[in-house]
Amino acid sequence: MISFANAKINLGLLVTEKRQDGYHNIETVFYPVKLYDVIELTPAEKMTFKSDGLSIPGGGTNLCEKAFELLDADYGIAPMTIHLLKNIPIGAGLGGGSSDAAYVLKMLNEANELGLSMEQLKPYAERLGADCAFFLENKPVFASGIGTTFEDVTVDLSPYFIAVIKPDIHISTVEAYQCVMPQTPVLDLKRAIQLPIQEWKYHLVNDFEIGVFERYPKIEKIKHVLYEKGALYAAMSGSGSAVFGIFEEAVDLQELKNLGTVYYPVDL
Ligand SMILES: C[C@](O)(CO)[C@H](O)COP(=O)(O)OP(=O)(O)OC[C@H]1O[C@@H](n2ccc(N)nc2=O)[C@H](O)[C@@H]1O
Ligand SMILES: Nc1ncnc2c1ncn2[C@@H]1O[C@H](COP(=O)(O)OP(=O)(O)OP(=O)(O)O)[C@@H](O)[C@H]1O
Repeated sequence: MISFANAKINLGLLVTEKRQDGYHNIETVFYPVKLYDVIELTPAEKMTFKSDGLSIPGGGTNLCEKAFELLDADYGIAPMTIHLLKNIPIGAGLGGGSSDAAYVLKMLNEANELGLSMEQLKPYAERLGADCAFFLENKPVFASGIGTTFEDVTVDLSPYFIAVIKPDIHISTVEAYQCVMPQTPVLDLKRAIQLPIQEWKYHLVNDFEIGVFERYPKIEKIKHVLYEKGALYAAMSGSGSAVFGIFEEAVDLQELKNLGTVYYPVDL
């Protein structure tokens, strides 16, 4: 069984409060983008994990394995080889690891005919990471709480062209949250997202940008260059370091490759 686990971008991101449990309450709009990892599951004698493509720093247990272990603990599922072809850049704020984990949960649910609904899979996803639950339904949503309480939102970027630039900078989510200053929102993101996209640049903010731009001016530069190239809206995704631009029409940004790897998320 093969699945394509996609990335996400955050359209606005407010860090509103530090919680007693160390996590932060946030408000954001998650939007799925067509940039993919590939995951293959094959029946095996015992659970094994292997990955190709981009190398994954950190060395700990991969989120794909953790997803298997969580379901196995409750359902005693059949062993599998999980083969990940890593393509979504890491430490980028694109949620690649969370997406992989969510897709493994969905694939194992199907392969083992567990019959679990997305609501029933959600607690497993939440244990794997705050971003993970979004990838179960994988549709644009307004998210609050630690990023796992969802409300429907109407945003459709399909008529537009999205480009993502990932500089050679790895930002750890933990560190990014340590550097952010939570603040009571001055912005009603749910309303702002309904404005015409041309107005987003005056209303949407990503609270991680201030601290990250201070530390890595190159990331701020990418945002400015995307506007110079005609983006209707450009922002850092999540805790960075990737920056996305939304354009009216297709643009060729290869001349920016000195700033980072350029991706054009598209249908496969
Ligand atoms: C920045 C975002 O990508 C925005 O979508 C997410 O909030 C990050 O979600 P994630 O990478 O799935 O995060 P997790 O793997 O759950 O948590 C990593 C670490 O980030 C911090 N963290 C994460 C989410 C959150 N709402 N508050 C936090 O303070 C915590 O220190 C946590 O230990
Ligand atoms: N399948 C996976 N893909 C990527 N990273 C993984 C995976 N499984 C475990 N990890 C660990 O997660 C770390 C990356 O997480 P981190 O939250 O910093 O970045 P990210 O991929 O940009 O995610 P996010 O968008 O949620 O911030 C890696 O360094 C690695 O140790």
